[in-house]
Parts: sequence; structure tokens; C-alpha cells
Amino acid sequence: MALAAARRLLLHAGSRLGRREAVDGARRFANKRVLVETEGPAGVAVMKLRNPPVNSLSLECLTEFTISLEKLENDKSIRGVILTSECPGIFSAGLDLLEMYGRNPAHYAEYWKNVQELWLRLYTSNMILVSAINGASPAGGCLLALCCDYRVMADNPKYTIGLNESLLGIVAPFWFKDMYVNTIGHREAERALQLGTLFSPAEALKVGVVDEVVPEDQVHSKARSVMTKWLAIPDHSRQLTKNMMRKATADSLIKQREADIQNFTSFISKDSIQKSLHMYLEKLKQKKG
Ligand SMILES: CCCCC/C=C/C(=O)SCCNC(=O)CCNC(=O)[C@H](O)C(C)(C)COP(=O)(O)OP(=O)(O)OC[C@H]1O[C@@H](n2cnc3c(N)ncnc32)[C@H](O)[C@@H]1OP(=O)(O)O
Repeated sequence: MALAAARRLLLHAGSRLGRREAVDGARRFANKRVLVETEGPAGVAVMKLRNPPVNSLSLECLTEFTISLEKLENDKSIRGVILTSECPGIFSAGLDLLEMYGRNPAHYAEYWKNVQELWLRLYTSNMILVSAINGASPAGGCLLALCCDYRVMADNPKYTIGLNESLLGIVAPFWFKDMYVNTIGHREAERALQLGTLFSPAEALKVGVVDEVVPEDQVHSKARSVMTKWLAIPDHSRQLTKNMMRKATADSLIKQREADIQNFTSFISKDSIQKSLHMYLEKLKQKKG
């Protein structure tokens, strides 16, 4: 209920959290955790995640992200979105572990519903989505990138990308897996999912997790030039083709959303899984020294 109210509030431009401004002819609207600017090639918005320190996809961040996408989808002048991050060195650390640890089943269900919602909206978007991956992109971060039509990654060996869930003692759900298989093929996905592989940019390019690796200072210009190329294709034929390629994967979740929420909730509530997450969070803390 509270989230629905927040959603209504945010959808109104000019509300306390969602504001629309005119800056040097470019339009922008900003929530606390997502900034959207329409600059560069006509009809293109740049969406920047800004949920420091690591752009984890908290419930609030997911909600703001979904609402921002919804706004762009409803704006007929927008044909493409470049998805990137404002947090230095991090594209997104993925789902917020603190939303999946030490909470109650109702919270897990609410959280998962919002993860599904964002994924469905991103994956089935009619807009051209290009990700400018300017930092680490594990698990849910990789998921965001995989939803895009084209992925450009910064050539920095410190940045890694992949579905690493198994390293955390958790299991990527079937729709994460399906999208991985669609992108890199069954054999590579099977290996990478079991091992929880986090690929360097060069490895990610080789296996097909990303489409292009460029020097870090060229990620945004490359994403823009890719977008220009995609914008040259008539929208109707590109959209119908995208729908044809992605519909079966999206439908398999749509058909069983409730069951998927139940699965997630009972899985994540298990003592053994909570223990694994606890250990992983401790490891992250210890890493800091
Ligand atoms: C059925 C279940 C299916 C569920 C599917 C799950 C999908 C997911 O996305 S699970 C999340 C997987 N994510 C990760 O494994 C990433 C973990 N994080 C990292 O590896 C690193 O933090 C980093 C590479 C993203 C960034 O490293 P660095 O710049 O060195 O920053 P720190 O590690 O010091 O982190 C700062 C701060 O942020 C906290 N944090 C990191 N990741 C997350 C996260 N995903 N959720 C929540 N919080 C996270 C980290 O613990 C630090 O917190 P403090 O110690 O309180 O400062």
C-alpha cells in the first residue's frame, strides 16, 4: 500500500521526490536514486543510477527505477535509453542483500514482486536500451545489463560482470538463467552459473556477456554512437522483432509470477540460506579490513 502511494506521488512530475527541470535546453527528471536526462541524440534519454555507495537495488531504488522507465515509455518523443551509473567504479552491486536478509516473508514477497516488475518492464521495453557499463556489475547488476539491446563495457580489469549468485549460496531464478542462456548460449551459461563466474571485460566480450569493450573514457560516447545506429532502424520493425525474440522468455515469468514469488520467499526464508547470506555479508565487511 505504502509503495503504491509512493508510486503515485513519484509519477507526478514536480512532486517532492520527482522533479522535472530544464537545463540548457535539455530536460531532466530526478528521483533520489535515479537521474534521467534527455540530451545527446534526439529522442534519447540517459538514465543514471545513483544509489551510493554501490547502486544496490533496494526496494526504493527498484521503485524509482521502474517509475522512471514508465515515464520514459509514456513519453512518445523518447525512443532510446542509455543506462549507466553515477557511482564511481560501480555499475550496480545487484539486488540489495539487506532486503533479502533478516526480514519477514511479507517483505521478501513485496521485494521480489518489485524485482520481477522492473525486469519485465526493462526486458520487454519497446525503447532501444543500451548499457554503458562503467563499473562492477555482479548478479542483479548484470541482469540490468542483460536486459539491454546492446552492452558497452569499460576496459578496466577491476570491473567484473556475471551472475555470481552461486558464490553467495543462492540460486539465480529461472528467468535470470533464461536470459543468460539467450545471451551466451546453454553451455557457457551452465558453466558460468554453476561457478558464479565474474568475468573481466575481456572475458565478458569473448563469451558474449557484453558486445563491446572500450577505454573507460569512451564508454559514453560509444554508447551514444551505438544508439545512433539503432535509431536509424524503423521503430515498428525493430520493436516487433524484439518482441518476437523476447516474448517467450518474458511470458514464462508472466505465467507464473505468483508461484515465483512463493518460491523466492520460501527459499530465502530458509535458515541455511539466511546463514549463507550472513556469511557473505560478513565477508564483504572483512574485505574492508
Ligand atoms: C533465490 C534468490 C535469488 C536472488 C538473486 C540475487 C541477485 C543479486 O543481485 S544478489 C547480490 C549480489 N551482489 C554481489 O555479490 C555484490 C557484492 N558486493 C561486492 O562485491 C562489492 O561491494 C562491489 C564489488 C560491488 C563494490 O566493492 P567496493 O567498492 O570495495 O565496496 P564495498 O564492498 O566496500 O561495499 C560498500 C558497502 O556496500 C555494501 N554492499 C555491497 N554490495 C551490496 C549489495 N548487493 N547489497 C547490499 N549492500 C551491499 C557493503 O557491504 C558495504 O557496506 P558497509 O560495510 O556497511 O559500508
